Amino acid sequence: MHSRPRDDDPRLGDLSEGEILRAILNRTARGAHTVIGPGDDAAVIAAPSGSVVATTDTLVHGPDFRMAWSSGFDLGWKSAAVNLADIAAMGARPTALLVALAVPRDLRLSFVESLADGFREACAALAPGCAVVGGDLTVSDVLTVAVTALGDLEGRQAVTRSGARVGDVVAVAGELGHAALGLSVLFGRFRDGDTPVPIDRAALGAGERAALDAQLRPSPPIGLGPFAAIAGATAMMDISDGLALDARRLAAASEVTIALDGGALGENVERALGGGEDHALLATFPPGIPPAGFRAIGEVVARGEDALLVDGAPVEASGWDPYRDWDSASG
Ligand SMILES: Nc1ncnc2c1ncn2[C@@H]1O[C@H](COP(=O)(O)OP(=O)(O)O)[C@@H](O)[C@H]1O
Ligand SMILES: Cc1ncc(C[n+]2csc(CCOP(=O)(O)OP(=O)(O)O)c2C)c(N)n1
Ligand SMILES: [Mg+2]
Repeated sequence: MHSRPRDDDPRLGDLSEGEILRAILNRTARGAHTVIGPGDDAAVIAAPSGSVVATTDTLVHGPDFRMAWSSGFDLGWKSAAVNLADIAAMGARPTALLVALAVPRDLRLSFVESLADGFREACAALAPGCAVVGGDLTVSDVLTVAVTALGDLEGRQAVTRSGARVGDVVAVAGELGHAALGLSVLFGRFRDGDTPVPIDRAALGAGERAALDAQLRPSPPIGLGPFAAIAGATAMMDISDGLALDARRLAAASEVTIALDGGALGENVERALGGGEDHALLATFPPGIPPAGFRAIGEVVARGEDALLVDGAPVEASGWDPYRDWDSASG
């Protein structure tokens, strides 16, 4: 995002906690729902509708991102986006983020500053009014960003995973498989042996660059979460681990089968089904044309032997499982 001479960019180990915190807070905007922001023992957030939607997601160096591939800004943006998506998926409007950082002492201050910029800009772009209201700072050899997001239902009922009814239309808002394509570009093109190396964007085509952006700096359709709730969504979730896996979770929670139309899943059906991290919104609506921003991809049918069908046939439960899929030896 911004650069300055290395001498003027101290490592965190050369600074005090107070100095690092000041640098972060200088770059943090005040949210529309913030009653008391950072600086005291805890923040106070307005909860106009009397209940608070709360979620947390952690990004760990290794299984979730690599320093060679993600700038501080990217990491801040993505950490915000994946949490905002979980709030949106309940039909709520994000109001506040709490950010716990465990950072190595040799990290540059500019990285943490860019991280704070990424959080601020992701909130401004994806969830206006939402802001970082507090957090924590500690030292660790493994860079870790643990985020808690809060949201407001604005007087509505939450849209859960369990409300899909037989006959509902299954719809999606946002991308399917782009972030996974980006990840395959990273692992396929930007490693030296097993070691991640910096990205050379000039070596990529426009499609690959867009896929990289989808992976490193995703823009889930946060505003469409509350919009879907208003439009009568019966069930909703964000797709973090791949459509096949997450649609199965929604089907199981609703005790139905989801029957997808392969022709509605784009050119690469396998990637659309297996690719995680786009944080598209998967929702069901009463029969008819889904609301603006959503496209129909299937139908809810009575619970059968398989929770998920694509063109009438069962499919492999592809998708991301960190315990199964992360190999610490492969970058
Ligand atoms: N360590 C934990 N303690 C309590 N609940 C957890 C824990 N980890 C996950 N959960 C809950 O399990 C559910 C599924 O988690 P997760 O797969 O992380 O959700 P998502 O994919 O939407 O981020 C969520 O409701 C989450 O709050
Ligand atoms: C360096 C790196 N390796 C692997 C991945 C792949 N990856 C990490 S998290 C994830 C999916 C979602 O992660 P999870 O922790 O299950 O999030 P949640 O479902 O809780 O939202 C994927 C596909 C990645 N993004 N970056
Ligand atoms: Mg989710």
